[in-house]
Amino acid sequence: MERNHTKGVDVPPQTDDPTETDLEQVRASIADIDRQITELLETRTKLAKRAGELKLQSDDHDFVDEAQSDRVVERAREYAVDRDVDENVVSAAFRLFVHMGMTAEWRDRTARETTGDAPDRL
Ligand SMILES: C=C(O[C@@H]1C=C(C(=O)O)C=C[C@H]1O)C(=O)O
Repeated sequence: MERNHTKGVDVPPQTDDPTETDLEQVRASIADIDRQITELLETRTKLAKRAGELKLQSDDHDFVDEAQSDRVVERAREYAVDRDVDENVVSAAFRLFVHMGMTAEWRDRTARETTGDAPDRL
């Protein structure tokens, strides 16, 4: 399979007449990308929890930072503008990712307040 050096992933060769095998190959590549995205989201979630912990230590007790949330979404939109992907879809997805980060921070904090346990570290 051809290596796409720009994105660091295997991209199956394009064909005008895809056979079932080609389709399975393409779907396997999509599945691999989906797994990688999920793993990155796991790492992102751990970092959001860590950010929540650091904000608490610095006496910023609000786990929601609207200005930072907006910066993250706008930054993602700019990444998308430079790539062959729909910037509106990317920014909508990042709104969800930021929401996931805030929810993780909130859950982590609530769990700590309830049990007194230290949160998971990255
Ligand atoms: C992670 C943070 O906390 C929240 C989650 C964010 C995110 O997941 O990117 C961004 C801003 C905050 O609402 C942060 O303040 O950096």
